[in-house]
Amino acid sequence: MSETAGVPNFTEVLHPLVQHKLTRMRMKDTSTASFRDLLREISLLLAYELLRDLPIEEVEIETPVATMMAPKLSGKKVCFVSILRAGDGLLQGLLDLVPSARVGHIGLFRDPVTKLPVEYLCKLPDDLTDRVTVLVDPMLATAGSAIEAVRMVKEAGAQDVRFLALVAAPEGARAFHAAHPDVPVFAAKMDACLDARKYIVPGLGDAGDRLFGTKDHRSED
Ligand SMILES: O=P(O)(O)OC[C@H]1O[C@H](OP(=O)(O)OP(=O)(O)O)[C@H](O)[C@@H]1O
Ligand SMILES: O=c1cc[nH]c(=O)[nH]1
Ligand SMILES: [Mg+2]
Repeated sequence: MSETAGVPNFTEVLHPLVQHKLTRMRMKDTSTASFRDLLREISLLLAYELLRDLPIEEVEIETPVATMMAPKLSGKKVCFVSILRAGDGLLQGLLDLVPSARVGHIGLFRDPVTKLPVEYLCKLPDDLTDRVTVLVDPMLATAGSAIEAVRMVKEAGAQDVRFLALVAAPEGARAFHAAHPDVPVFAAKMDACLDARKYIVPGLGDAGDRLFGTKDHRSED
């Protein structure tokens, strides 16, 4: 089992391309369009690591030259579950990698005062039991949203659950592991801490607002 900053089952994907793209996303002058493009690009690289252990089987194929036994993905199907809104920034890249995947959506927002997740949508495929279920949300801050989303997919029958994030806070990563020790987390970076508003430091601000351009973070103090 991997471990980062003392948190078991947490993997940082330290590839230079991932770290370079994350640095560009953190910069406050990065435009909404670039932020969106970078998140999509990074999702491919993170998912490549997260899905490294997908089972394969050998099948007989014919190339123009010879017959051979060649590897292909075996029966285990994948479901991506986006935690709205910001999870949608990771979703399209993942579907480019695994076009046959099913897709679920969980709508959660953090109450601005309590910082607790508030549910407004849950639409999941019927048959999660035999699927690899990958929850996606760029930000794991207090992990309240992630913990609740995993609870919801487990309640719907998911057994092989994984979590894909971009940036995590150590406080949130520890809380997540305490709640769901069986669920591996892959992220580009474990950051330093949370601030008084429960934002990740140094982080990148509010991922949903930056992805969709709903608030001009450059004017925030
Ligand atoms: O770990 P937590 O403390 O729960 O915080 C992380 C959550 O906050 C953000 O969503 P937000 O509530 O801003 O919703 P949005 O994606 O619609 O902007 C983020 O995308 C996570 O879902
Ligand atoms: O740093 C944070 C914390 C919660 N949600 C975000 O989008 N960013
Ligand atoms: Mg937000």
